[in-house]
Amino acid sequence: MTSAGGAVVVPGPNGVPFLKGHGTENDFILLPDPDSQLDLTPERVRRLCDRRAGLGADGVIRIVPDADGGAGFFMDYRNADGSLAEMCGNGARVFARYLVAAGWVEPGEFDFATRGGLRTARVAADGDVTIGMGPVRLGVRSSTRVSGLAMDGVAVDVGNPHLACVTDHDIDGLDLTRAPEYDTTVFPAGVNVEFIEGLDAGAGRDQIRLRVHERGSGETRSCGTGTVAAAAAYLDLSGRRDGEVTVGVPGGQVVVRIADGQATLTGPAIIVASGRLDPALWG
Ligand SMILES: N[C@H](CCC[C@H](N)C(=O)O)C(=O)O
Repeated sequence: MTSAGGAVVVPGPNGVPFLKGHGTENDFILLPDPDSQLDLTPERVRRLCDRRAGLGADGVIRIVPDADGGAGFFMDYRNADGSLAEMCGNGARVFARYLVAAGWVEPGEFDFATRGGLRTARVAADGDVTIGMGPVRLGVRSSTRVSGLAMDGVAVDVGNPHLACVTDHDIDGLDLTRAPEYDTTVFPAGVNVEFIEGLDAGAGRDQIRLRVHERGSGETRSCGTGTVAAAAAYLDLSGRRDGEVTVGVPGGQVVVRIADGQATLTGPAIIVASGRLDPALWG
């Protein structure tokens, strides 16, 4: 491994520590920052998330004590393009898994802070993690265009903005290599767009599957806040606000529960590696 100057540099004991993890293959670089001293610039995020020249990820999560004291820790989430997002559901499961695995928090239920407000995590020693995702708010109807197709959807606020499109079109045939068009007056800060297919899960059970194009990251294998938005939009189509929906994503499956307009998200949280960043990558 060489740094920019060509000298052979092996990330020594001083390289910034990182972990790599994922929730249904929505993958993240975690940066533990107990002293709140890492300067996580957009350029550093882009470099870290680069799947060829960097570690590769859909986003970066800096784990830092919560300065405002509302909770023990703050989840500082960034999209792969370096932009900020208010909340990240899959990332929150991996963040919570790390806090318990590292001994920073006892297993069980605890609060944590995000840019979208306080959230809760329920983490056992192993198995799935449940995140209290807070309120889910359906908004105006809006539309998108993708692969030459116009599709209607509904704006859903999960702390971050979503356009959830339940469709009869073949979602596997959609070209999500480019961002779907959207109404910038409805979504002035950009939007995560979900394309949702209802499945026949049998009497009394709700099951959907989706593909997602994420603001700031492109198509991902999963989007936790997106599964919550999709479940809410799907329930709304049948005149319901509350329910339990199993959501299939390209990277696996999660369960969304909505009761009195508040959602929880349950799914896997896997940490796959840890190490130290080469100084040239951190720069
Ligand atoms: N992958 C994340 C969503 C990040 C949302 C981000 N792309 C945004 O700009 O809101 C999740 O699991 O919820």
